Amino acid sequence: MTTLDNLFGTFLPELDDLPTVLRLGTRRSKLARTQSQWFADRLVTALGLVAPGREFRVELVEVVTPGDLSAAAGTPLTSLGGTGVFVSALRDAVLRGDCDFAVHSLKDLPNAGPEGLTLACVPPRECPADVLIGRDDLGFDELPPGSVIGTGSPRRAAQMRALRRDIEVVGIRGNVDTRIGKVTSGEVDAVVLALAGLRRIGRHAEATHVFTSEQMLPAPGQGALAVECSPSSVALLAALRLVDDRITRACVLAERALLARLEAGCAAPVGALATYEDETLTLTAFAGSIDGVTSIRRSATAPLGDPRPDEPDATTLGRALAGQMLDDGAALLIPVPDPLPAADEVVAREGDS
Ligand SMILES: NCc1[nH]cc(CCC(=O)O)c1CC(=O)O
Repeated sequence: MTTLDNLFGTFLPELDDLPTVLRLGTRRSKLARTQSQWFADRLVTALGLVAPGREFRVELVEVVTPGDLSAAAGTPLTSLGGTGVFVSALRDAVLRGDCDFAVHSLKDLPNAGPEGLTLACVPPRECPADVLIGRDDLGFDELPPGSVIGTGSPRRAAQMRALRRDIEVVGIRGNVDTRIGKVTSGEVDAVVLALAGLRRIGRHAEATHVFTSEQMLPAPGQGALAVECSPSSVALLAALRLVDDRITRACVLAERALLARLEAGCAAPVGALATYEDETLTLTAFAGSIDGVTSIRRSATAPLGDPRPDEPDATTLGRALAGQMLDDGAALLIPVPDPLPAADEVVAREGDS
């Protein structure tokens, strides 16, 4: 893990050209604002260590996306093309120069980035686990047979059904608060969410079960953030690089490389998690049918002594594991039609695949 203390005394001449006020584009949601502010604070701290004489500030610039507007109007997200709408509005704001950089939830980023933007920084990852929030403090194993669990994610549905065939999964959408509200209101018995998101908005204490990585593999990149800016902003790139965590970067590169290759070969929901220990990168992945009947889970490792930002070995590991899974039958995992009957409205993946 990168500790900011290591930066003390680092001399970066590129920073001479960095403007004192940096504009960070963010969506308006509580989660987006909190994670943008978290990153802004970390960046200012890092800059304070390497350029103590100057007082940098990060200003949050709110970007209203078509996705936010339609969510308020109740339009289903599916009709807008999924989470991509949130991401592209932010990206456009950076490309137009309305802001200097943007912070995204890495798991919501489509695999291919647009021309004119670069993945400048992957800060240290939050816990990537998924959690359950159950009614009456009930954990996943304590929910009675027939319990109804809400999630918009085929990945979460497939893995929960693989664990328990006696529960029902229904599609829900909305922001984190809305989804938790469906448990409080009794519409569903439980919902599943990313622990990282709950932590960021300070509601993690409401979790009644934390899924282990044996029970449920997260979405590739879950818990990590991605910071994008123009590759021509040399001073900004140097600044953002201060907060980059090379181990998180290597892990998410492996997970995303796997996803890219699997998505091309099979339409099944995918979970993946890479961890780094003893100079070894370990990648574990799941692909399964949404009814939980068929699934495939594989693991592979690669030595990775000194993961550098664009470490090709991580990508190679992800591609190789995906190839092995396709050879072992993942290509045959085709989702059943109309997998998640909606509790209240049209099912949307909301990006938490
Ligand atoms: N798709 C929505 C989304 N995008 C990022 C997070 C928070 C977790 C993260 O940063 O990975 C969430 C909420 C969720 O999945 O519960």
